[in-house]
Amino acid sequence: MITVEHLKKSYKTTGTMFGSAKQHVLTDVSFHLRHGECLGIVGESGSGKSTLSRILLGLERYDGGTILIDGMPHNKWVKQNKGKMSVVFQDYRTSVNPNWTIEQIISEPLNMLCQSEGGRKQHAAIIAELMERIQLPRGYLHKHPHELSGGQLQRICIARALTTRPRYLILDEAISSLDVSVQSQILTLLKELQAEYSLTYLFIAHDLQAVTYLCDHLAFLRGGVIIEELDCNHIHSAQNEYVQQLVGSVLPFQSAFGGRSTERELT
Ligand SMILES: Nc1ncnc2c1ncn2[C@@H]1O[C@H](COP(=O)(O)OP(=O)(O)OP(=O)(O)O)[C@@H](O)[C@H]1O
Repeated sequence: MITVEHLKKSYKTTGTMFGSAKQHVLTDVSFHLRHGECLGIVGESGSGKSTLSRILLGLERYDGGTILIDGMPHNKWVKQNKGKMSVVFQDYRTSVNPNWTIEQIISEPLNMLCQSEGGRKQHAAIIAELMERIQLPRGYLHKHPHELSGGQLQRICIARALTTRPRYLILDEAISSLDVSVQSQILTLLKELQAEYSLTYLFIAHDLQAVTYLCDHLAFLRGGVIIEELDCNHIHSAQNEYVQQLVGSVLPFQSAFGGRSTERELT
């Protein structure tokens, strides 16, 4: 379980004639993510979603508040649980080394954790299993990223994130750069993988329709705070005006992903 309470994060902005100023990106962010659930963090561009994911991954410091993971202080958990929290980014092309083979790309997190001869044999078995799971032929391991479509490469990034058997997977706009039909396939895959590997997801996105398909709960981030949390089965019960507008903008459409349809929500 991840518990975030009163999280604060600001960045120094470039100096002005009166000295440097601070941009307060996260001013008071609190939420819980229970084991096996999927929490969607929804917010407009620049609201601090990626900042939040970098903080959780231990890539960025925070200024105040507390984060507990499985009851342990965040920094201690990160140090003691290498590979147990993974991330899939939006930019699948830039998040892989274009000169590496798919095999090198996918095995990178495992090689960082273990380089022994016995370990390498285990790595090969894990990679073979994951290639099967993401439905790409093993022959693809010898290809390079430019030989794969966007959807295929994002599948590789998902498999790479799962090689270390994480407990938590952060999906940072992970489907946003894909065509809608490919988004749908990846969402279905993510749903299957979540059940199969008992994963807990934090799904960061601005697309409410995709979020409601995958998530159990939603947290809306705006102005540095979580302005509302909702159960995905009851998104039309939103109280906040901004959230009501967002929800209203997707209500007239049938879900593009065949998931929770807005029709069902209204009946
Ligand atoms: N390393 C940094 N140094 C200074 N400012 C930063 C840094 N990282 C992010 N910011 C600023 O913090 C704000 C939030 O950025 P962040 O990338 O977290 O937003 P986001 O909600 O993920 O946006 P998007 O949906 O467009 O990716 C932005 O104004 C950004 O310019």
